[in-house]
Amino acid sequence: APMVREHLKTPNFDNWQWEEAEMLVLLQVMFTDLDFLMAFHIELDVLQNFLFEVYCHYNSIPFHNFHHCFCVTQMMYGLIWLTDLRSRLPRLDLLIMLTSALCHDLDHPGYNNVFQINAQTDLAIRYNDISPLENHHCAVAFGILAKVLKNNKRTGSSKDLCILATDMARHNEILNKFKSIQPAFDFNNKEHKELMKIMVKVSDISNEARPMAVAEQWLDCLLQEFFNQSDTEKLKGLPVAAFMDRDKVSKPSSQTSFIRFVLLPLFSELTKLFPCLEEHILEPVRQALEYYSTLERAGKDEELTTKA
Ligand SMILES: Nc1nc2c(ncn2[C@@H]2O[C@@H]3COP(=O)(O)O[C@H]3[C@H]2O)c(=O)[nH]1
Ligand SMILES: [Zn+2]
Repeated sequence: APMVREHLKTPNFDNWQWEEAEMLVLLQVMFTDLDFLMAFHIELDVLQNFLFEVYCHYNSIPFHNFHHCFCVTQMMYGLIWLTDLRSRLPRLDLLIMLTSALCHDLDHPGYNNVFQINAQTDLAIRYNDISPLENHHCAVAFGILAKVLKNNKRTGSSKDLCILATDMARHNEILNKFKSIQPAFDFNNKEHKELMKIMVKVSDISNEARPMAVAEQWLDCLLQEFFNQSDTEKLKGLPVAAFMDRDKVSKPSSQTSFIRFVLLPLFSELTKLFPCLEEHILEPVRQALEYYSTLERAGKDEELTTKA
């Protein structure tokens, strides 16, 4: 058990070895190890009710399910230890970051924002096409918090969860803002501190920083959800994004561009602030790029020989 506790603090943790009930216990360990119960006078059964409600509000879909919620929270937890955030930020900020990771995809339906908007779903209508999913995850999160905490606890500064920032449509906006302040980053500056939500974003897309076998299984889940969406779009006559189209993507092609254009720029920026992340998240992602580039080239060679 002490080994698991240490392992839980690193990106090497293998989520596929655990049952859902065990993951709930591990999440409880994360909240208690960071002293949140003591610091904020949270009763253990309140935490347990909260975690169970969160678990119940994730859907059984290929990717955006409770296992993804667990992984993102575990990566956020690992980053807190690796970067020694406890000595840099007040406890409340850490609580908000870990809770945001936990809640960031609540009740995800398995179809992305573009689908919501094009299909004019209830969510798109409710949120006027503005980050419909993230607004929904956030609303469900506050619903659960209100239910679990009843009236005996403040929910904190309520609109402060770092969930809206996980909409990838805002990726460049947030990365650029972080880039512009990163050289003079000051943990005591409120505006700078707010950009720490970038760590929730990093955790959200960090599968490729995990061991290859763990990450590859996640990619299968993601493509299954993508293909499911694009199949539905084809049936409904809606626009289909190339990166979701089973006739156009392969595992290598999907990962090489995602790693080059999304992961490396984001992870290297955060690594400038926390150099120790080089070995823990940047290097594994570089290796994954190498692996998938080799596969991609091999795939192309094969195409050429079969055409010849
Ligand atoms: N191609 C690719 N996309 C990913 C990977 N991990 C996360 N993403 C994308 O990043 C997005 C993050 O927000 P979403 O959860 O909406 O959907 C996710 C996927 O579209 C990955 O390993 N490969
Ligand atoms: Zn997510």
